[in-house]
Amino acid sequence: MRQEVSPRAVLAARRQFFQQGLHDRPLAALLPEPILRSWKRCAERGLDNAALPRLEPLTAHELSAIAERHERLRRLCRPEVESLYADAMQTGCVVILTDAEGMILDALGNADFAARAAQVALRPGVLWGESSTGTNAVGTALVEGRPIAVHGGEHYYDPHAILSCSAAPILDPYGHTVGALDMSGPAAVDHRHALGLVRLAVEQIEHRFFDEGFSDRRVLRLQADRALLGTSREGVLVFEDDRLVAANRAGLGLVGADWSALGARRAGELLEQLPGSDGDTHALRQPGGRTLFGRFEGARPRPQPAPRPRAPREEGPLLAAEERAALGRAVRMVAADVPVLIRGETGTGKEMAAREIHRQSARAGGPFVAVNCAAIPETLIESELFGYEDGAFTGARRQGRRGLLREADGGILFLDEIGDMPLALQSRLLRVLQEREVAPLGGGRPVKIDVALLCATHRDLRLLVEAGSFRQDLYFRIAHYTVELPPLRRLPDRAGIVRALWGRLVADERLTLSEACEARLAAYDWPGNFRQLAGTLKALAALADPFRPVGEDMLPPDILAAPAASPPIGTLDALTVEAMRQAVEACGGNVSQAARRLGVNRSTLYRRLFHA
Ligand SMILES: Nc1ncnc2c1ncn2[C@@H]1O[C@H](COP(=O)(O)OP(=O)(O)OP(=O)(O)O)[C@@H](O)[C@H]1O
Repeated sequence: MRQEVSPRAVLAARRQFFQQGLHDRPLAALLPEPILRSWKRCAERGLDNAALPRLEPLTAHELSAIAERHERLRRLCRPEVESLYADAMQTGCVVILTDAEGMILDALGNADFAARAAQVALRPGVLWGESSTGTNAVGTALVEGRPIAVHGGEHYYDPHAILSCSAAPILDPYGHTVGALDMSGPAAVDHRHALGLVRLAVEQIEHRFFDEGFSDRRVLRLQADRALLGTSREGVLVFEDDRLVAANRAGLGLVGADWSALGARRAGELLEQLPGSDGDTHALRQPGGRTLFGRFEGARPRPQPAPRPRAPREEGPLLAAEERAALGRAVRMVAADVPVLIRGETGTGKEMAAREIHRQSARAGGPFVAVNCAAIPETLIESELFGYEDGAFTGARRQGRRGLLREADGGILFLDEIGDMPLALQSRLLRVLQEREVAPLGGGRPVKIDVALLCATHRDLRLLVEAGSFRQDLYFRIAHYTVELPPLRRLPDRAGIVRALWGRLVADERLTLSEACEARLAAYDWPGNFRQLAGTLKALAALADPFRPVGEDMLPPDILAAPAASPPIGTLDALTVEAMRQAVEACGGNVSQAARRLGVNRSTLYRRLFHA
């Protein structure tokens, strides 16, 4: 809840901050924390609150180029912008949609106020980022990464004191900020509800992001209140290969996670109980006796190919020559009935490599059964693997279960995260490997099986053996031949990998990466390896526009923060655009200054940057 601040307190705060240069303690009592933080940032940038903010509105042509570039965002936000517009007409406000930099794309609302707002340049084509326009709801919400209201004199620049604004950043399903929604009105009028309305609208917009582009993944809809399931208040979690790859804030909140869980956490780690795949709503018991309601939207067939699909996509992992040779040897091991261990950090493609070995082996016609030993609760893993007889234990299905070991008969059993297998089960597995037969729980007759074993781990099994948590005899049994998958950061030709993966993941060949962006991606050290790279490329593709290569500005901050590689040797044209970008960055976003430094005129700079 925002602390209520009287105009008198704000005036006192302004006097202390701007006239007496007091930037700290006494002010905290007069102003909300985020406003004070923002004032300090602006003062540090050398913005002069008493001057007029420096404005560089876009020309009509530049504006239409940038609006076109954000066509998808504008389309997705349209229903909310229109419904807020109805409200704004009555309350004397305007509704504003900006891009992630704070550039106003649309401003709709009450004509009287719109005319006054235009006097302080609250109109399309003007940048309301905090670094150029001082403390304001749009710019400060984008910097702080959360909804914020800025009333009257809380604005940094004196002329903006006529405004009262409420804004919230819009995040896409990958946690990237793609824009901001704002409602602004005259400071003299009480707009207490505006922030709530904006917040709600952004929730609806962010929920709509899941309507497109996820049909080939498992989408879980969740709510603590069953009646809210199916509404924009529901949480959404998207899984690919059982791993969380996209979400909305409500979904992350319900499972106590944050954006860092994307690409890192599995369904079983986030929820104690998961709904079945029948599409029905299930009550899910969670730790502490809490109940959530959830349903899986089953994976639907892939949508129709994009307008101009590329040539048929390659299957299987992208591999350096050394790993390709190692996989070839692994195929021979499988033929000779020797188990293979695949080692590598998370996301290096261990499961993909296992599937490739299966595809190349003589067992390709048989099943490939993957079991993640870390994801199945310890109490279930035994029955999952070995199966059980009719009525073997309370709650068992009446007709018993064959178990995954028998399901893999004639093919390959892939035990992922084998280092997480409980000790007692390691002994049973060892017996199966020695005797080549499996006895279901409940004392059934042992059944002969013909299964080739592939195991994978990100751990050092020898250390686990030393620590006593992994059986030495099992280790020797499964680790005769080990394939080491190196982390992405150690692979040669990372730019080539980035390009190849983009080519595979992005069907629409009009979408391309700029050379500078590609170089940044190649220079980053990718702690989540291929999985993280693939996730980032998909996110970039979702934000990309046809005919304009994806620029560095669209990269997530952690990638931008990493030291860049030596500049790519590219075409003269690409280098020119890159130099322009760097100049604008060096001038703190001031395009005129950058243009002067480069010796070109401002409109050239805009044209080249927006059409690059
Ligand atoms: N060599 C590769 N070439 C292309 N894509 C890859 C490659 N390796 C992994 N990927 C991509 O990364 C994702 C994760 O791969 P995979 O599940 O095989 O990794 P993993 O090492 O088994 O991960 P974990 O240790 O977390 O289980 C895959 O869905 C695939 O999109």
